[in-house]
Amino acid sequence: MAETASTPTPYGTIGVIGAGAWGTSLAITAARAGSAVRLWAREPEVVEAIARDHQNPMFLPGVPLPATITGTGDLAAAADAEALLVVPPAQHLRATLTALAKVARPGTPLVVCAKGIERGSGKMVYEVLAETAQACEPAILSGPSFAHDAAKGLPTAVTIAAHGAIAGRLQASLSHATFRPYATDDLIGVALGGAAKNVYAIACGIVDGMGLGESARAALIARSFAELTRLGVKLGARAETLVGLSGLGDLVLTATSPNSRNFHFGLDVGRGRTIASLRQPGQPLAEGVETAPALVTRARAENIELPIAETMASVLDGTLPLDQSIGRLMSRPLKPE
Ligand SMILES: NC(=O)C1=CN([C@@H]2O[C@H](COP(=O)(O)OP(=O)(O)OC[C@H]3O[C@@H](n4cnc5c(N)ncnc54)[C@H](O)[C@@H]3O)[C@@H](O)[C@H]2O)C=CC1
Ligand SMILES: O=C(CO)COP(=O)(O)O
Repeated sequence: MAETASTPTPYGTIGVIGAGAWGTSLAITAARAGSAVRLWAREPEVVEAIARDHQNPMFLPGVPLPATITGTGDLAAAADAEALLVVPPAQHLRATLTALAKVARPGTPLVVCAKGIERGSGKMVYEVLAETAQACEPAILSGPSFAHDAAKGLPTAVTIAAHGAIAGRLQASLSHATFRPYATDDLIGVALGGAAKNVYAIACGIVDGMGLGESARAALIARSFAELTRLGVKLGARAETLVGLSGLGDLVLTATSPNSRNFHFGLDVGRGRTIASLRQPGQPLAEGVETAPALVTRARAENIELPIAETMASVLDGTLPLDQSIGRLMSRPLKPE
């Protein structure tokens, strides 16, 4: 099919790197959109289950996988595709991209779908991409999207950030009747929104768990969005991205839903569970736990004050008792909105 301005050509084969809940759901999405999909899993039992039963019971139980998805444990085989969706936990992104860069063809779009900031360095996913995979094309997919919702075919909209014609081709490769990607070239805004909302979702879960009320939660969401916007503007994100799906949209979803693992983590903390018990191996992934200190590191480097994120980082590392955290936020000097 000839490519025109109105009908970008979809990528015919998509590799999905990481077969957790979101990687599997995105593989289903790409298959429904018409692509042949190679889904790479770290876990041999996941590769076996995909080959034997067309299922991923370990990470996305109860959802049949289309026959056009092939599971593989061979990274080079999965990377032999026209575009790659990269879906590890954010703290494993650098290692995953470093391995991928050795086997991906130069010029291949690498679409990071992880939501987080690198702990220690405070680097955002577009910076990790630039440092590890210079020969590939950077892209980011983010937005309000629970893996189970998209896999079940419930209406879902996300933002894809990429340069030039790539964003449109990725849109065409993933869109179908119930999955609607919007395009932008603002990688900074999309990366920041997806990462920061996890930190603020934990805070909102804590407020719910402590029984502080819906008014408090709404105030926290609004002030969290003010923080996200402050840092975003300093980093060079565009305002319309921050109020869009990958910013405000994902903040609203994640900071209000017990189906969010980050919100649920906060809910459990607010109800009195210890952070150590919630971080045992086998517990659900809550990206905001690692991203909270990383967000603070980055904001300090940019000379931006993020009181809610700083409070969360201190609660999560155990240096601020939970019962003092709300008082610390409420007793800050009064100031204009
Ligand atoms: N689950 C969801 O609804 C959504 C998740 N995301 C994001 O997608 C990313 C992946 O999350 P999920 O698929 O939910 O994860 P998951 O909790 O379902 O699965 C864990 C994933 O981590 C991988 N993993 C474990 N140890 C690893 C290591 N040492 N190196 C590399 N990978 C390792 C596993 O192979 C598996 O793919 C996260 O950044 C998350 O924020 C984004 C949107 C929706
Ligand atoms: O990113 C998500 C929804 O957009 C998933 O949120 P959790 O990781 O908190 O479950």
